[in-house]
Amino acid sequence: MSGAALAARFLFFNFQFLILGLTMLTFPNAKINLGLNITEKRPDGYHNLETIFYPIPIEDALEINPLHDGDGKYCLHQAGIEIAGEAENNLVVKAYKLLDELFDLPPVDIHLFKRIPSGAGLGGGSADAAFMLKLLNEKFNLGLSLDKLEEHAARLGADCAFFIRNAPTYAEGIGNIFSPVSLSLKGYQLWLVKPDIFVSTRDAFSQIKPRRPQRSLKETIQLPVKEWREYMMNDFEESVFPQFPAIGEIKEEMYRQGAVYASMSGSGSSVYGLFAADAVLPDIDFGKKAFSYKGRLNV
Ligand SMILES: C[C@](O)(CO)[C@H](O)COP(=O)(O)OP(=O)(O)OC[C@H]1O[C@@H](n2ccc(N)nc2=O)[C@H](O)[C@@H]1O
Ligand SMILES: Nc1ncnc2c1ncn2[C@@H]1O[C@H](COP(=O)(O)OP(=O)(O)OP(=O)(O)O)[C@@H](O)[C@H]1O
Repeated sequence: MSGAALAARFLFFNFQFLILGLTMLTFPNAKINLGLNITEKRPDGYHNLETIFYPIPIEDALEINPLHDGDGKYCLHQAGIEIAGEAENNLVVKAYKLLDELFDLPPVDIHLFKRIPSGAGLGGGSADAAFMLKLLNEKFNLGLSLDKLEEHAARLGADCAFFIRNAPTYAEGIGNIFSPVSLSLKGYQLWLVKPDIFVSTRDAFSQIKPRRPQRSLKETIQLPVKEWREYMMNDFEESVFPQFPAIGEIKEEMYRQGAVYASMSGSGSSVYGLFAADAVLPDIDFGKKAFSYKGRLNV
């Protein structure tokens, strides 16, 4: 069965339950990084950075139902893109366990349909974890505030807390200290390509020589989008592109096709281009196993 057909069946199944009020369904979305400056290495081995997280409409689907069979506390069913590893290492399960320790939650049956590619710099796992926290908070009336949810999310991954509010955000620290940014790219077309290359975030950080940019990203982001190309960098590109030239070539292709701005997202391997609302985006083959998305930004 094709991915689209599977997704349709999955969603139809859930829609029936949604109407009956028996289930809760949510759509964790990915993010891109607009600019990414790695500013210093910390004594704990992590890096301080500054970036702007921007939500994009590439989505997983995540639902929870009451679990009646067996005596476990959770059961995870997965469909769509495969994720390596055991269920207990899945971030949605980690999110459930985190709140279960605090609230002794009822057992849940979890369905996760993955569309967001992993190892892409799109924060797909972090999004699932954050949306799971929000879903459990709502379904079981836990009364957690957004600040508290962010605090819990930060324990699950560096950029997980962003997905609680899920709005354009300037992030500093290890990617966990937030301030809102006044920025809307609504109407721009987004073309995102993730080649069949897995970049380890840990390895990517280990190859970086941290430095402070001449001007803060907070200022750069206020420039017109067509000027970003000259002033806004993703520091990971300098080490990732020489190691994986195919990733850098995708960025060049985006500019050849008329992107107003193009960049790698996070530590890669996905690359996105922002295009004018009326631009015509061609079909380009980036390899059989490449993931490609074309759509419009809606925030
Ligand atoms: C690069 C970004 O995608 C930018 O959005 C994120 O900062 C990465 O966030 P993430 O994938 O959630 O990262 P984590 O899973 O928490 O960390 C993976 C590894 O990256 C390194 N790491 C991560 C974040 C950070 N600020 N400094 C680091 O040095 C650490 O070695 C860590 O063990
Ligand atoms: N629900 C989940 N979805 C995706 N990956 C998960 C999930 N739970 C655990 N993982 C693990 O997390 C790893 C990172 O996945 P993720 O989708 O967050 O990609 P990423 O591109 O590294 O994101 P980031 O932007 O945070 O760097 C995967 O290799 C996978 O083993």
